[in-house]
Amino acid sequence: MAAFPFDVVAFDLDGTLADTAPDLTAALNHTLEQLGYPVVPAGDVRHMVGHGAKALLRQGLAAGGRSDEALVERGFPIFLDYYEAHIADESFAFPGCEAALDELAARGVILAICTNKLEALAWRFVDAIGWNRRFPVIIGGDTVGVSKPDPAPLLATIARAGGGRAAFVGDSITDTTTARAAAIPCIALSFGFHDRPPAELGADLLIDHYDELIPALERLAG
Ligand SMILES: O=C(O)COP(=O)(O)O
Ligand SMILES: [Mg+2]
Repeated sequence: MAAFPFDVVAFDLDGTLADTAPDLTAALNHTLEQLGYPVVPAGDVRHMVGHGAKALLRQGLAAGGRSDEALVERGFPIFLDYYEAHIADESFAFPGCEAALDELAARGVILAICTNKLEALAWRFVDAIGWNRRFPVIIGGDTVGVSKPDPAPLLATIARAGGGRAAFVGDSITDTTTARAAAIPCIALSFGFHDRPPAELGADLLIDHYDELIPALERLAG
């Protein structure tokens, strides 16, 4: 088989590798209930993910008409405790994702994760979903001191994965902005968590299913 055109493929986590909205929604709503504020429908939470847990909490409170940083600080440990204990109760890999990861690994590609989740939570997630052998490198929102859309976490992910030719796969404007700033080619998924129409994400290519990932990477390199 011909050598694959990328040495490293880095992935965003929430809304890209897995649909984590059910467990994020449960953790957010548990926190809002504990604080005495209205819960948020799961469909709304999908558009709030991608900027880290505090941003999710901030948006969850804002949906109920509150914007108060002291409440975010009070809610943060409640959210983390609950989420850590229920991190993959209902989350699931997007259809075709594991087969695409298997194929990339079989073709010698190093797989890595660059997420705005706290790094420890990202490791816990991959462990809980049975992926700890798939990803030798995970960079979280707290790993390098700045989070996406700063290019530094993505560049660090690629460097720790051994460098070489790299591509990034993500679902949000945060991811496409990060990739552009890092000058790394980027594929976006039309089925992830978005706060705008996928065609407006500005990715180099947009795919509708994981079956399209490997041909898209080949095209991107072409
Ligand atoms: O918002 C988060 O906690 C992380 O989201 P991401 O994996 O899409 O970067
Ligand atoms: Mg995402």
